[in-house]
Amino acid sequence: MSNRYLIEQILSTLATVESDQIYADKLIETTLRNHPEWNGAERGEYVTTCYGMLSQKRKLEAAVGSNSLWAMWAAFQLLNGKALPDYDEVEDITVERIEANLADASESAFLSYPEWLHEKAKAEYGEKWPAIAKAMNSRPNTYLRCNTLKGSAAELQQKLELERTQTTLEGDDALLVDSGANIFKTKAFQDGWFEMQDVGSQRIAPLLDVRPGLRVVDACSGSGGKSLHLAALMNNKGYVLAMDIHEHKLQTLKKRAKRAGIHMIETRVIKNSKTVKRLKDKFDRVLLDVPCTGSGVFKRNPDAKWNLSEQGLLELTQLQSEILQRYSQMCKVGGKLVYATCSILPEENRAQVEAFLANNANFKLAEEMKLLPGVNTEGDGFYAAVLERAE
Ligand SMILES: C[S@@+](CC[C@H](N)C(=O)[O-])C[C@H]1O[C@@H](n2cnc3c(N)ncnc32)[C@H](O)[C@@H]1O
Repeated sequence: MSNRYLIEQILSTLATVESDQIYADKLIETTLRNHPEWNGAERGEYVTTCYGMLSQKRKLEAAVGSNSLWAMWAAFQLLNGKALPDYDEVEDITVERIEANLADASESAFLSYPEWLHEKAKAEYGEKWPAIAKAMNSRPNTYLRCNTLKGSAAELQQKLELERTQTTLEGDDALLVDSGANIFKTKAFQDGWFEMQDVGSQRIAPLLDVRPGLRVVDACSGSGGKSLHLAALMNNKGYVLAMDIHEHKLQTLKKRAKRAGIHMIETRVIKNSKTVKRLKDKFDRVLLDVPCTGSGVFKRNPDAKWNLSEQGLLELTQLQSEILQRYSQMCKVGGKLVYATCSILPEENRAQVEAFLANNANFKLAEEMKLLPGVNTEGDGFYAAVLERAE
């Protein structure tokens, strides 16, 4: 296969993501599946260049002064210290030209974020913002969460090593994948020993301070990343109700729970406001892992930062405050509620919690966790607030 064909596939993927508003990760996955003949290096180059160019889109446009994908690809190569092939499409792209253009670029273009998002984040994080912005433009690590119902992270590490997957222990239950083939094809995965989960995401469930026997609701459970973790922390004893508005996500959750050997999670689709109202005062712990902009996980979904708008942010914050107000009713007196997002924007985090506390004197803020890429985590950005319900 010629190198030119690989480049054309990269550019075609980027053009389709832009024109058809398709999620990049899905299209990248499909393209890889359609090219089983690509070797490891080719697959790596395809994935790294697609994600890298998506993430650096605004910077690359500034570097070449246009949105020509060939020119942007050439700039991406040069900025990464690679030589350009002798193709007509890239003949006028030089390091000197790129450097001159970037010297005149605005800070938001240089960091490669939409202007409004850059201004918002800069106002919140000041001098720390460039480090956060750069960290969120890098490729994410792969982390696993050991299913402690099966055994310890050290045991899992040994099992994976036998399957030629090298990992590093990161805290109690997390493993960083250093190298190896497709982890989902390992026997350890099929036997339910782990789930793929960012190291920051793994810090949310422990904030609920659960123990065996409690009644817990994960009210925006999606396909259950955190429900499964809660069940493991409860040693599979007690009750976890996983709810979402999307049935297909709950179906995936059921399959994951089965693989993990978990039998205390019940799933329930939220059909209307009554589904939640009926559960008033019923739970010792409530997790609200609300829908959000995903501004903490741009490493994984770099296309999301270009699709996000101020209007979209406003709509999400309205939904978040409604969920927090209505779903908090499920928390018993003396119980705990965790409000969490994978966002770094204060409107979705601290501001939501402050507004809620101002209207709900029976809840108190017990703890806050803020994970900022490039500042205090190698993983994604997360926010969580632990609220306690008093009389
Ligand atoms: C951040 S995701 C949850 C991720 C999940 N907790 C995990 O760890 O894998 C937010 C979820 O909220 C769901 N959602 C959106 N609107 C909702 C609503 N009004 N009530 C409950 N869930 C909702 C979405 O379908 C999505 O699965």
